[in-house]
Amino acid sequence: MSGSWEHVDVDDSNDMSVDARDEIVIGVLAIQGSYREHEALVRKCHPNARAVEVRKGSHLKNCRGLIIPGGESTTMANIARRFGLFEPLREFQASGRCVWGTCAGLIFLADHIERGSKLGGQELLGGLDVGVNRNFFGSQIDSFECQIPWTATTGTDEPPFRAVFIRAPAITSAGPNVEVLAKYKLPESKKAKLVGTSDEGRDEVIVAVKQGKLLATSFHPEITSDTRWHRLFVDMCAHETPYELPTEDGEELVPFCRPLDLPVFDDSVMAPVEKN
Ligand SMILES: NC(=O)CC[C@H](N)C(=O)O
Repeated sequence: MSGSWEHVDVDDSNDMSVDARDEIVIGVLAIQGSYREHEALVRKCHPNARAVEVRKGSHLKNCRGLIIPGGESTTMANIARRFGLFEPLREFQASGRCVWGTCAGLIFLADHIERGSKLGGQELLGGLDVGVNRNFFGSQIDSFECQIPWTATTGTDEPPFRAVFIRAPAITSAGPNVEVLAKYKLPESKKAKLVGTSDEGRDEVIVAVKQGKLLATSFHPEITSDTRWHRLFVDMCAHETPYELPTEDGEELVPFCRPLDLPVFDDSVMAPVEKN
């Protein structure tokens, strides 16, 4: 491992200064995976943004948007089923709130898995008109990072962003209403591995998309110090009105979450591995 740490400093003195009406409450599905890192970045990316951890349907109550983190999509689906979360998550999505899936979260949001689905299938939230290849980039040891041009928003010359791929999926097909925000050009070594598969001949894959209120990325912006993806999502959510659960389940519960000020790498996460 190499790289330097950048500590995310949080100034507690103005914790109460944001009027509750101006708060942009972002739920982070907190049952598995890198949810704490997302919480820290939500807090860092926008002065009015606050993250709450979502483990029950009632925790969605005042959220304007929801982040589904990276982790392991079948595990996440199993826990979500046991916690009775699928129905409230579907209601949340159907209410027109914004949802962002990163990595396993992207798989969870996809309408179908084209390759790599768990034997017997795995439950998906769906909604995003894409097909994904679940472990397109290989296993854990094939994880890597690279620079990708920033095209998600237009404007002045934006620097590229650092994309960290950890046992990552790729989007291998996308419907007509899906806006492609980032693509990854495949190196020759990867193209060679695709020979004989249905992906043979591919030069690139899609790694970030937007479809209406849905955002999805194959990589992990939450472990970098670049807040642009979080800012993009919070800006999407800012225009939404707070969500109210359609039925009252007796709980007045929006958990206060004090996100850990996690250190994030500001440079290179992984040194190039010397292969013999
Ligand atoms: N970093 C990740 O979220 C990996 C996702 C993993 N490929 C899965 O199927 O769940």
